[in-house]
Amino acid sequence: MCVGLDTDLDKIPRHLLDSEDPVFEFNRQIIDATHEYAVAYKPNIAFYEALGPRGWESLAKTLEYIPKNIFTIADAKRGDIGNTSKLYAKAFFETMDFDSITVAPYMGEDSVKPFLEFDNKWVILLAHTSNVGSADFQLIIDERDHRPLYEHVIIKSREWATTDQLMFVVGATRADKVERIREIAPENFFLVPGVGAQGGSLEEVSKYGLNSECGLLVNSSRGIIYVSQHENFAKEASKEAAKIQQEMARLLDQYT
Ligand SMILES: O=c1ccn([C@@H]2O[C@H](COP(=O)(O)O)[C@@H](O)[C@H]2O)c(=O)[nH]1
Repeated sequence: MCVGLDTDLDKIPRHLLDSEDPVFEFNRQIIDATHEYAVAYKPNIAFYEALGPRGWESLAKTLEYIPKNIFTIADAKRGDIGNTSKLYAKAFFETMDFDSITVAPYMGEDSVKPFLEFDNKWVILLAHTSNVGSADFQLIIDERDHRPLYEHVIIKSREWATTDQLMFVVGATRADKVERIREIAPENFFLVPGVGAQGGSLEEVSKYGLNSECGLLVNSSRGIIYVSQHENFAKEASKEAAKIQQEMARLLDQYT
């Protein structure tokens, strides 16, 4: 299970606003309360960069605070011409020491490859996303082979990377497509957002997304971190994280 740190000053409990760095204080308490259930944390970079230099500072402190054995994802959805991607990669893999970054594949090979040039770092490529608008481009069918665009993204990008440096984003709201996606990417992990607040089904994605080779990194952000607005918010978040983690353990037993 991955806990999404989409930390929004308008949504965190009011009493934290008195602290010196409310965003970090919120994250600190959430990490303390959930780390025993989490294999990954995913700060969504938008929530930090929107706050300017203070937000970047909160992000850096959060990254430093996450226990070193837990995988970190910069949900930044970057990707640009090669020399620019190279600097995005440097920003998230060197200046900040994230283990992975989400990347948008729209600009193709030279925009993705710079992220793959770092040892022991992962690219998590947007394949079939959880949002409604994903249908606008990702489902366009290529008349030559009748494949939707997102299948091309997966098939082509697998030629650029080994399976231990490439994951795909597959929304939990896309459960009907997971069986097919697993067929074309049998050895890649999937980052699965969209459970909880977006209504995706953990049971359905697990049925087809898990196999004996690899699995799913299921993310929940709002469903865990904003479960309570009270002083004991972290305890409530911990209970929610435990619930999801236990459900995942059950599904892992059932489907592998
Ligand atoms: O397809 C995608 C890709 C990324 N996301 C991000 O994941 C979290 C989901 O948050 P919830 O509160 O659990 O809905 C958020 O940071 C999104 O930007 C996604 O939802 N879908």
